[in-house]
Amino acid sequence: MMQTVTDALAYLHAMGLDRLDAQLLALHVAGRPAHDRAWLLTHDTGTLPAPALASLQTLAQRRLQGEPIAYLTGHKAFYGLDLQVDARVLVPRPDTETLVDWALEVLAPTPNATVVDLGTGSGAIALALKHTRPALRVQAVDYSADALTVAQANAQRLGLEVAFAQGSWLSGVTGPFHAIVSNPPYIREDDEHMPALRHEPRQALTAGADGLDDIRAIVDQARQRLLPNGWLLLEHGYDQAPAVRALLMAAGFTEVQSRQDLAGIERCSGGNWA
Ligand SMILES: C[S@@+](CC[C@H](N)C(=O)[O-])C[C@H]1O[C@@H](n2cnc3c(N)ncnc32)[C@H](O)[C@@H]1O
Repeated sequence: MMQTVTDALAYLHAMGLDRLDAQLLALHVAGRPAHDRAWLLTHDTGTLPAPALASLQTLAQRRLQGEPIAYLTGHKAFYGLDLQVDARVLVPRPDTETLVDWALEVLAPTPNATVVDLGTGSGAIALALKHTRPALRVQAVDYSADALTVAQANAQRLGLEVAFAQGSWLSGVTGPFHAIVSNPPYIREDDEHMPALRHEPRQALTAGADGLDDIRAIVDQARQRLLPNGWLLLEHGYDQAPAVRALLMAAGFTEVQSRQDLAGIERCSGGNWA
């Protein structure tokens, strides 16, 4: 019978959970933040109340069935922000921080620049931009009302002013913008990784037979909404950089280039609208 924090961690490990997941779930049921792993060491002989133990068992089973840990704890750290997430939105990925870095770089010459995040999901990109550069005028669009509810709640909780709009890509906003940034759906419909992503919203993930349907739509629309010298920056799949660069060049963008993610793979491409 597990009762102490140490017992609970051993039990989760025996169930097949990896060490980090077990620690994150134990912290969650103990009401501690995810970064407070020292608490597990200093309270190793402390007992967990029966309701916490019951909830830990349920969460561990859901984790073993493949649910993202962020949906189970309700939190995901992104660009230094604690975002609340659930199954209505994609779990923000660390690789997307590369896109935020790049956007901050191109926006640096204009402190109060206007920028829009297309397909904002949890609000991750828009909120990271506003948090890092409070003078930026940040808008964010999603066509999912559910996602916008999550994003707006994150903005409110974090005290960050972002103008949210519901619509398909640029149809919901006017602009013009100094930068348009997006981490759109880009997975091929028949991609072999889709079963592993089954807990996340399908409309956040897939984009037609080659995964480029949404990127094509955004590239096409962005041309009418960028200010002279404005930037369009897009996240895409690990093997899509040449195709996305070709789309940008064919649409008339200049300075077309790609950036690598944390694993050294080209995962963002963008261009300037001269
Ligand atoms: C890959 S998720 C990215 C979420 C978030 N930006 C992030 O990086 O974690 C793509 C998002 O695009 C939204 N989306 C899909 N099609 C859209 C469309 N036509 N117009 C606006 N948003 C759309 C989805 O609802 C989803 O929230």
